Amino acid sequence: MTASDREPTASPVGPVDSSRVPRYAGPATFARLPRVDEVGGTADVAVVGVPFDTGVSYRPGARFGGNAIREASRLLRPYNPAQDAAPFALAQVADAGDIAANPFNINEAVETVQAAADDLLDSGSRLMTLGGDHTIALPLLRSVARKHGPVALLHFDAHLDTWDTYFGAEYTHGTPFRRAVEEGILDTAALSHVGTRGPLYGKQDLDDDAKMGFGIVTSADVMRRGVDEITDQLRQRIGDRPLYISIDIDVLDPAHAPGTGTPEAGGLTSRELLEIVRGLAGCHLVSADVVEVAPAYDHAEITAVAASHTAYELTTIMARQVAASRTA
Ligand SMILES: N=C(N)NCCCC(=O)O
Ligand SMILES: [Zn+2]
Ligand SMILES: [Zn+2]
Repeated sequence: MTASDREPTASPVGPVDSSRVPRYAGPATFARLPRVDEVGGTADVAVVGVPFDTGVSYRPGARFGGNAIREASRLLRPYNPAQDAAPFALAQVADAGDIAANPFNINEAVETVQAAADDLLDSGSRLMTLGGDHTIALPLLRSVARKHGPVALLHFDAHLDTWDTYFGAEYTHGTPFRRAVEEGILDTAALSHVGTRGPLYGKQDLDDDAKMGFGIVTSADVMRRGVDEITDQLRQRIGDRPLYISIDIDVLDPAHAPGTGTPEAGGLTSRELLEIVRGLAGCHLVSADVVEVAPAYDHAEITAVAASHTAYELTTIMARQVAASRTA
Protein backbone atom coordinates (compact mmCIF):
# COMPACT_ATOMS: atom_id res chain seq x y z
CA MET A 1 0.00 0.00 0.00
CA THR A 2 1.27 3.48 -0.79
CA ALA A 3 0.34 6.83 0.69
CA SER A 4 -1.88 7.54 -2.27
CA ASP A 5 -3.83 4.29 -1.97
CA ARG A 6 -4.34 4.54 1.77
CA GLU A 7 -8.10 4.87 2.35
CA PRO A 8 -8.94 8.57 2.16
CA THR A 9 -10.06 9.94 5.50
CA ALA A 10 -13.45 11.57 4.93
CA SER A 11 -12.58 14.27 7.37
CA PRO A 12 -9.22 14.15 9.04
CA VAL A 13 -9.12 14.55 12.80
CA GLY A 14 -7.36 17.85 13.40
CA PRO A 15 -5.54 19.40 16.34
CA VAL A 16 -7.11 20.33 19.66
CA ASP A 17 -8.86 23.70 19.27
CA SER A 18 -6.73 26.21 21.15
CA SER A 19 -9.64 28.62 21.51
CA ARG A 20 -11.40 26.00 23.67
CA VAL A 21 -8.61 24.14 25.42
CA PRO A 22 -5.65 26.35 26.38
CA ARG A 23 -2.73 25.43 24.21
CA TYR A 24 -0.49 24.85 27.21
CA ALA A 25 -2.89 22.24 28.69
CA GLY A 26 -2.50 18.51 28.37
CA PRO A 27 0.29 16.29 27.08
CA ALA A 28 2.18 17.52 24.01
CA THR A 29 1.76 15.89 20.64
CA PHE A 30 3.13 17.58 17.53
CA ALA A 31 0.94 20.64 16.80
CA ARG A 32 -1.64 19.25 19.29
CA LEU A 33 -2.59 16.66 16.70
CA PRO A 34 -4.21 13.35 17.65
CA ARG A 35 -2.09 10.30 18.30
CA VAL A 36 -2.07 7.68 15.56
CA ASP A 37 -3.98 5.26 17.79
CA GLU A 38 -6.76 7.88 18.07
CA VAL A 39 -7.29 7.93 14.30
CA GLY A 40 -7.50 4.22 13.57
CA GLY A 41 -3.82 3.32 13.73
CA THR A 42 -2.53 4.89 10.51
CA ALA A 43 -1.96 8.39 9.19
CA ASP A 44 -1.10 9.96 5.84
CA VAL A 45 1.72 11.82 7.55
CA ALA A 46 3.06 10.28 10.76
CA VAL A 47 5.10 12.53 13.03
CA VAL A 48 7.46 10.25 14.91
CA GLY A 49 10.14 10.91 17.50
CA VAL A 50 13.48 9.16 17.76
CA PRO A 51 14.95 9.89 21.20
CA PHE A 52 18.47 8.69 20.41
CA ASP A 53 21.80 10.54 20.68
CA THR A 54 24.44 7.88 21.15
CA GLY A 55 25.99 8.87 17.81
CA VAL A 56 27.14 12.37 18.78
CA SER A 57 30.75 13.59 18.67
CA TYR A 58 30.41 16.59 20.98
CA ARG A 59 27.55 17.87 23.17
CA PRO A 60 24.91 15.24 23.97
CA GLY A 61 21.20 15.84 24.54
CA ALA A 62 19.44 15.45 21.19
CA ARG A 63 17.61 12.48 22.69
CA PHE A 64 15.35 15.12 24.25
CA GLY A 65 14.89 17.01 20.96
CA GLY A 66 11.68 15.39 19.76
CA ASN A 67 9.77 16.19 22.91
CA ALA A 68 11.17 19.73 22.99
CA ILE A 69 9.89 20.23 19.44
CA ARG A 70 6.49 18.83 20.41
CA GLU A 71 6.31 21.26 23.37
CA ALA A 72 7.30 24.21 21.18
CA SER A 73 4.77 23.16 18.52
CA ARG A 74 1.80 23.94 20.79
CA LEU A 75 1.64 27.40 19.24
CA LEU A 76 1.33 26.23 15.62
CA ARG A 77 -2.02 27.04 14.04
CA PRO A 78 -4.00 25.02 11.51
CA TYR A 79 -3.75 27.36 8.49
CA ASN A 80 -0.37 27.90 6.83
CA PRO A 81 -0.54 31.21 4.93
CA ALA A 82 2.94 30.84 3.43
CA GLN A 83 1.73 27.79 1.49
CA ASP A 84 -1.98 28.78 1.41
CA ALA A 85 -2.91 25.41 2.88
CA ALA A 86 -4.57 23.90 5.95
CA PRO A 87 -2.33 20.83 6.17
CA PHE A 88 -4.25 19.01 8.90
CA ALA A 89 -7.50 19.29 6.93
CA LEU A 90 -5.92 18.13 3.65
CA ALA A 91 -4.64 14.85 5.06
CA GLN A 92 -4.62 12.91 8.28
CA VAL A 93 -1.53 14.01 10.14
CA ALA A 94 -1.00 12.31 13.49
CA ASP A 95 1.65 11.81 16.15
CA ALA A 96 3.02 8.28 16.11
CA GLY A 97 4.94 8.65 19.38
CA ASP A 98 8.56 7.62 19.79
CA ILE A 99 10.69 4.79 18.43
CA ALA A 100 12.36 3.09 21.42
CA ALA A 101 15.98 2.81 20.28
CA ASN A 102 18.65 1.14 22.47
CA PRO A 103 20.94 3.90 23.82
CA PHE A 104 23.72 1.41 24.58
CA ASN A 105 23.99 -0.29 21.20
CA ILE A 106 24.13 1.90 18.09
CA ASN A 107 23.90 -0.98 15.61
CA GLU A 108 20.81 -2.32 17.30
CA ALA A 109 19.30 1.18 17.49
CA VAL A 110 19.83 1.66 13.74
CA GLU A 111 17.99 -1.62 13.09
CA THR A 112 15.16 -0.67 15.44
CA VAL A 113 14.68 2.70 13.74
CA GLN A 114 14.58 1.09 10.32
CA ALA A 115 12.10 -1.59 11.37
CA ALA A 116 9.76 0.98 12.91
CA ALA A 117 10.07 3.26 9.85
CA ASP A 118 9.38 0.28 7.56
CA ASP A 119 6.17 -0.45 9.48
CA LEU A 120 4.99 3.15 9.23
CA LEU A 121 5.82 3.45 5.53
CA ASP A 122 4.18 0.08 4.82
CA SER A 123 1.01 1.33 6.50
CA GLY A 124 0.89 4.12 3.90
CA SER A 125 2.41 6.98 5.90
CA ARG A 126 4.97 9.55 4.95
CA LEU A 127 7.27 10.24 7.89
CA MET A 128 8.02 13.52 9.58
CA THR A 129 10.72 12.37 11.98
CA LEU A 130 11.87 14.44 14.96
CA GLY A 131 15.37 13.53 16.16
CA GLY A 132 17.51 12.52 17.79
CA ASP A 133 20.98 12.96 16.41
CA HIS A 134 21.84 12.72 12.71
CA THR A 135 22.79 9.03 12.90
CA ILE A 136 19.10 8.24 12.47
CA ALA A 137 19.01 9.58 8.90
CA LEU A 138 20.71 6.37 7.73
CA PRO A 139 18.01 3.90 8.83
CA LEU A 140 15.33 6.35 7.71
CA LEU A 141 16.90 6.54 4.24
CA ARG A 142 17.21 2.77 4.10
CA SER A 143 13.53 2.56 4.82
CA VAL A 144 12.42 5.08 2.17
CA ALA A 145 14.74 3.49 -0.41
CA ARG A 146 13.25 0.07 0.34
CA LYS A 147 9.90 1.55 -0.69
CA HIS A 148 10.83 4.06 -3.41
CA GLY A 149 14.27 2.98 -4.65
CA PRO A 150 17.23 5.38 -4.45
CA VAL A 151 16.00 8.83 -3.45
CA ALA A 152 17.15 12.39 -4.07
CA LEU A 153 18.53 13.94 -0.90
CA LEU A 154 18.39 17.54 0.21
CA HIS A 155 20.53 17.88 3.30
CA PHE A 156 20.43 21.10 5.32
CA ASP A 157 23.35 21.16 7.74
CA ALA A 158 26.44 23.10 8.77
CA HIS A 159 28.28 19.80 8.33
CA LEU A 160 28.85 17.42 5.45
CA ASP A 161 28.10 14.28 7.49
CA THR A 162 29.91 12.29 4.80
CA TRP A 163 32.93 11.49 6.96
CA ASP A 164 34.07 7.89 7.17
CA THR A 165 34.35 6.82 10.82
CA TYR A 166 34.79 8.23 14.30
CA PHE A 167 36.85 6.14 16.75
CA GLY A 168 36.37 3.33 14.26
CA ALA A 169 32.56 3.58 14.46
CA GLU A 170 30.69 3.48 11.15
CA TYR A 171 27.34 4.68 12.47
CA THR A 172 27.65 8.16 13.96
CA HIS A 173 26.05 11.55 13.40
CA GLY A 174 28.96 12.60 11.18
CA THR A 175 28.78 9.62 8.80
CA PRO A 176 25.20 8.75 7.75
CA PHE A 177 25.38 10.04 4.18
CA ARG A 178 28.64 8.30 3.30
CA ARG A 179 27.08 5.02 4.44
CA ALA A 180 23.96 5.80 2.42
CA VAL A 181 25.99 6.44 -0.76
CA GLU A 182 28.01 3.25 -0.18
CA GLU A 183 24.76 1.30 0.16
CA GLY A 184 23.35 2.67 -3.11
CA ILE A 185 20.20 4.01 -1.46
CA LEU A 186 20.66 7.58 -2.73
CA ASP A 187 20.18 8.84 -6.29
CA THR A 188 23.66 10.28 -6.77
CA ALA A 189 22.47 12.56 -9.57
CA ALA A 190 20.45 14.60 -7.06
CA LEU A 191 22.35 15.09 -3.81
CA SER A 192 22.74 18.54 -2.28
CA HIS A 193 24.02 19.97 0.96
CA VAL A 194 22.68 23.39 1.92
CA GLY A 195 24.12 25.68 4.60
CA THR A 196 27.54 24.03 4.73
CA ARG A 197 30.21 25.99 6.61
CA GLY A 198 32.91 25.79 9.23
CA PRO A 199 36.29 24.12 9.57
CA LEU A 200 36.93 20.67 8.13
CA TYR A 201 39.53 17.99 8.87
CA GLY A 202 41.16 18.66 5.48
CA LYS A 203 40.49 19.63 1.87
CA GLN A 204 40.11 15.94 1.14
CA ASP A 205 36.74 16.03 2.95
CA LEU A 206 35.39 18.17 0.11
CA ASP A 207 36.98 16.02 -2.61
CA ASP A 208 35.49 12.86 -1.09
CA ASP A 209 32.11 14.52 -0.78
CA ALA A 210 32.13 15.71 -4.41
CA LYS A 211 33.12 12.21 -5.60
CA MET A 212 30.04 10.84 -3.85
CA GLY A 213 27.99 13.18 -6.04
CA PHE A 214 27.06 15.95 -3.62
CA GLY A 215 26.66 19.55 -4.71
CA ILE A 216 27.20 22.18 -2.03
CA VAL A 217 25.29 25.41 -1.44
CA THR A 218 27.23 27.04 1.36
CA SER A 219 25.71 29.25 4.00
CA ALA A 220 27.53 32.20 2.36
CA ASP A 221 26.02 31.26 -1.04
CA VAL A 222 22.55 31.62 0.45
CA MET A 223 23.47 35.10 1.72
CA ARG A 224 25.12 36.21 -1.56
CA ARG A 225 22.82 34.64 -4.14
CA GLY A 226 19.56 34.76 -2.23
CA VAL A 227 16.85 32.31 -1.38
CA ASP A 228 14.92 32.35 -4.69
CA GLU A 229 17.90 31.62 -6.92
CA ILE A 230 19.09 28.85 -4.60
CA THR A 231 15.64 27.30 -4.45
CA ASP A 232 15.35 27.29 -8.25
CA GLN A 233 18.73 25.59 -8.53
CA LEU A 234 17.77 22.93 -5.97
CA ARG A 235 14.43 22.25 -7.65
CA GLN A 236 16.11 21.76 -11.00
CA ARG A 237 18.50 19.24 -9.54
CA ILE A 238 15.70 17.33 -7.80
CA GLY A 239 13.21 17.30 -10.68
CA ASP A 240 10.39 14.82 -10.08
CA ARG A 241 12.52 12.26 -8.26
CA PRO A 242 11.32 10.90 -4.92
CA LEU A 243 12.90 13.28 -2.43
CA TYR A 244 14.03 12.94 1.17
CA ILE A 245 14.79 16.15 3.12
CA SER A 246 17.04 15.90 6.16
CA ILE A 247 17.36 19.05 8.27
CA ASP A 248 20.04 19.28 10.92
CA ILE A 249 18.96 22.28 12.98
CA ASP A 250 22.61 23.37 13.22
CA VAL A 251 22.18 24.61 9.63
CA LEU A 252 20.86 27.69 11.44
CA ASP A 253 23.25 30.19 12.95
CA PRO A 254 23.81 29.59 16.67
CA ALA A 255 21.92 32.88 17.21
CA HIS A 256 18.87 31.16 15.68
CA ALA A 257 19.55 27.69 17.09
CA PRO A 258 21.76 27.66 20.18
CA GLY A 259 20.29 24.37 21.35
CA THR A 260 22.32 21.93 19.34
CA GLY A 261 25.35 19.73 19.80
CA THR A 262 27.90 20.92 17.24
CA PRO A 263 27.23 24.64 16.62
CA GLU A 264 29.11 26.54 13.89
CA ALA A 265 29.13 30.33 13.45
CA GLY A 266 27.83 31.97 10.27
CA GLY A 267 24.70 29.98 9.58
CA LEU A 268 21.31 30.55 7.96
CA THR A 269 18.62 32.59 9.60
CA SER A 270 15.42 30.75 10.46
CA ARG A 271 13.68 32.98 7.89
CA GLU A 272 16.04 31.80 5.13
CA LEU A 273 15.58 28.15 6.05
CA LEU A 274 11.80 28.41 6.16
CA GLU A 275 11.68 30.23 2.83
CA ILE A 276 13.88 27.67 1.07
CA VAL A 277 11.76 24.83 2.45
CA ARG A 278 8.53 26.54 1.37
CA GLY A 279 10.03 26.98 -2.09
CA LEU A 280 10.25 23.20 -2.39
CA ALA A 281 6.47 22.74 -2.26
CA GLY A 282 5.34 20.49 -5.10
CA CYS A 283 8.49 18.36 -5.03
CA HIS A 284 7.81 14.64 -4.56
CA LEU A 285 8.66 14.67 -0.85
CA VAL A 286 8.40 11.12 0.47
CA SER A 287 9.61 11.73 4.04
CA ALA A 288 11.70 14.17 6.06
CA ASP A 289 13.50 14.62 9.34
CA VAL A 290 14.49 17.49 11.65
CA VAL A 291 17.34 16.44 13.92
CA GLU A 292 20.00 17.61 16.39
CA VAL A 293 17.83 19.77 18.67
CA ALA A 294 19.52 19.56 22.10
CA PRO A 295 17.22 21.42 24.50
CA ALA A 296 19.68 21.61 27.40
CA TYR A 297 21.66 24.16 25.36
CA ASP A 298 18.57 26.02 24.20
CA HIS A 299 17.31 29.36 25.50
CA ALA A 300 13.65 30.38 25.57
CA GLU A 301 12.88 27.51 23.16
CA ILE A 302 14.54 29.45 20.30
CA THR A 303 15.81 26.25 18.67
CA ALA A 304 12.74 24.15 19.40
CA VAL A 305 10.43 26.83 17.97
CA ALA A 306 12.53 27.05 14.79
CA ALA A 307 12.48 23.25 14.51
CA SER A 308 8.71 23.10 15.08
CA HIS A 309 8.06 25.63 12.31
CA THR A 310 10.43 23.80 9.98
CA ALA A 311 8.62 20.52 10.62
CA TYR A 312 5.29 22.33 10.06
CA GLU A 313 6.40 23.50 6.60
CA LEU A 314 7.62 20.01 5.68
CA THR A 315 4.39 18.49 6.96
CA THR A 316 2.41 20.99 4.90
CA ILE A 317 4.30 20.02 1.73
CA MET A 318 3.57 16.32 2.36
CA ALA A 319 -0.10 16.88 3.26
CA ARG A 320 -0.59 18.90 0.07
CA GLN A 321 0.95 16.09 -1.93
CA VAL A 322 -1.29 13.49 -0.32
CA ALA A 323 -4.32 15.60 -1.20
CA ALA A 324 -3.08 16.19 -4.76
CA SER A 325 -2.40 12.48 -5.32
CA ARG A 326 -6.01 11.70 -4.34
CA THR A 327 -7.53 14.09 -6.83
CA ALA A 328 -5.09 13.11 -9.60
N1 LIG B 1 25.77 15.97 12.35
C1 LIG B 1 26.23 16.89 13.14
N2 LIG B 1 25.43 17.70 13.75
N3 LIG B 1 27.53 17.04 13.37
C2 LIG B 1 28.56 16.26 12.81
C3 LIG B 1 29.85 16.76 13.36
C4 LIG B 1 30.89 15.71 13.29
C5 LIG B 1 32.20 16.16 13.91
O1 LIG B 1 32.29 16.26 15.13
O2 LIG B 1 33.15 16.39 13.16
ZN1 LIG C 1 25.36 19.42 11.69
ZN1 LIG D 1 24.20 16.63 10.71
